[in-house]
Amino acid sequence: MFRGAFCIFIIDMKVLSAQQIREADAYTITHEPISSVLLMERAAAECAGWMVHTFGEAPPPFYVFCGMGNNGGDGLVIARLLRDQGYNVHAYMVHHSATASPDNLANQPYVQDVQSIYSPADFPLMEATGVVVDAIFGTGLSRPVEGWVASILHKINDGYGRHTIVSIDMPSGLMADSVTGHAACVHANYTLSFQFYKLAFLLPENAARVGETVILPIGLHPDFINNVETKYHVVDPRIVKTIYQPRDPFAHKGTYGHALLVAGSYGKMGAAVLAARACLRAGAGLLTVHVPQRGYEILQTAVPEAMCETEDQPTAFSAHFHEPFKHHQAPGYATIGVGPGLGTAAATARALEKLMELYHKPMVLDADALNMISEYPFLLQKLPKDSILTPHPKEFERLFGPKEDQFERLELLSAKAVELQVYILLKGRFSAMACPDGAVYFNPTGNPGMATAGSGDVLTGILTGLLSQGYTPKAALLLGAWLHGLAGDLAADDISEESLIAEDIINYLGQAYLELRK
Ligand SMILES: NC(=O)C1=CN([C@@H]2O[C@H](COP(=O)(O)OP(=O)(O)OC[C@H]3O[C@@H](n4cnc5c(N)ncnc54)[C@H](OP(=O)(O)O)[C@@H]3O)[C@@H](O)[C@H]2O)[C@@H](O)CC1
Ligand SMILES: [K+]
Repeated sequence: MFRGAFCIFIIDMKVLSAQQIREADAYTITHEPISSVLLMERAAAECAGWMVHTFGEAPPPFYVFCGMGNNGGDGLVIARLLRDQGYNVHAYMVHHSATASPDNLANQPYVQDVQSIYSPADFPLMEATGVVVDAIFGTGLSRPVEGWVASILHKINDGYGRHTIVSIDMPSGLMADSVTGHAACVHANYTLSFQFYKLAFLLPENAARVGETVILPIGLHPDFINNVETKYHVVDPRIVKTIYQPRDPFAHKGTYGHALLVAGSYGKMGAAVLAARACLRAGAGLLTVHVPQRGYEILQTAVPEAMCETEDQPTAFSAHFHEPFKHHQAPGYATIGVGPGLGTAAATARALEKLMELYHKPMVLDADALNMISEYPFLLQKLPKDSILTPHPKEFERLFGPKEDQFERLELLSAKAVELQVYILLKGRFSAMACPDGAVYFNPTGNPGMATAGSGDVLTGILTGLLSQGYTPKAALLLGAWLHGLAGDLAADDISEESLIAEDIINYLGQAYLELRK
């Protein structure tokens, strides 16, 4: 079902730091109890099993590069397990440090013919069809990799495209919780990571290093996992299935709210149409769309299910408050989505200000609504509590200022959600959704085909439709982002990422809902 970077067997929603993962490791060893060397055996067996499952039919030669810590220990056990099953395995020890960890040492006697690497000259020739297993560094990486060891990582990368590169737990060289920058780092095709996502995997700058991530369960102790506190989470199918509320058999259209969308301007009516269709497909009971007069026929023809209000202006919304949009009626709507294709005229910004003064329930603000707020920052203080803002990275930067580094940007995202008491969805491959309590959730669904015009308008429509039905803002946000990505994944499965257009996301929304019932 999942496409792109994430293949999920079982996951824990929490994203832990390298330090917390070490604590989980130690807690499990003490409380299961299990010896650390057996925990390593369990982790390596999961990796070896995945490799047999993935490559077993036409067995390639495996080239296993081990470091001297426990990541290297995993590599030694993987080499032994694959050999035991009859595979052609070449094992190497990269001597980056003077001493090996105890569990690494404990495994060395059980793997014969390990070739030592002390310099780039020792790097082996490898068959093009080979699988390179990168077990040099994991969560114990404490500083950028430099010198001849960096050259080894570069040499592994030189084979990218010829070999399949599988990194164990982390691509070697990647820092789990801080900036890797331009330091040497393996670029993996697959990263087999233990039990938890690492924050670094979820940042766009690391996508090419991490490749496709496979989270393997290794039985870390559930008590630790349940009690450990973390700010970062990844949304998973269990949580969205809990949020999803099947329809009441006695429902009528009033049960699911009357939403208002304020969208569209001359030349941008498509944004209004997409948002409106998505809002209805997401399940809003009734929808009114406020558009400019010249967009009336377009909207009524393209979305006959919606009611339409018009404004005698080139933008949907102006400070002239032309009939029939009556600001004083705004509070009657279950929710309001503002922004797609709206334009940023000063009169429109004044109308937005007035709307925010009159409307106190959570709204959805996207695109030009956010651009107007960036232009008139005092509007930030007028946001109704618990509203949802959905900026892409450029809009985020215009709203809250630039940040060089993605970790700092995440911190800023969380801090702004707390300060303004709103939800902020920062769009990306793994959209990051910050809540008013500071927690940040990453959405794993979606694919590169969704980087297409109108995709954001569809998201605005979905979120407005879910709020309209009575989902809480947090529920609407997590469920909406999931459904949006999943609909895109289902569409791409049928028609390819390249051909996917925003309309397709709407058309597959129904199938995405059906997936939640499975
Ligand atoms: N969590 C779990 O539940 C489980 C975890 N497991 C596995 O343990 C892994 C973590 O193991 P780990 O702590 O031994 O660290 P690891 O990544 O092998 O690196 C440490 C070595 O690297 C060295 N070193 C560091 N930076 C360096 C640099 N820049 N350049 C050069 N050297 C550098 C450092 O030596 P130093 O020179 O700093 O003294 C040390 O020798 C984890 O990723 C997972 O694979 C599983 O086995 C079982 C369950
Ligand atoms: K590794």
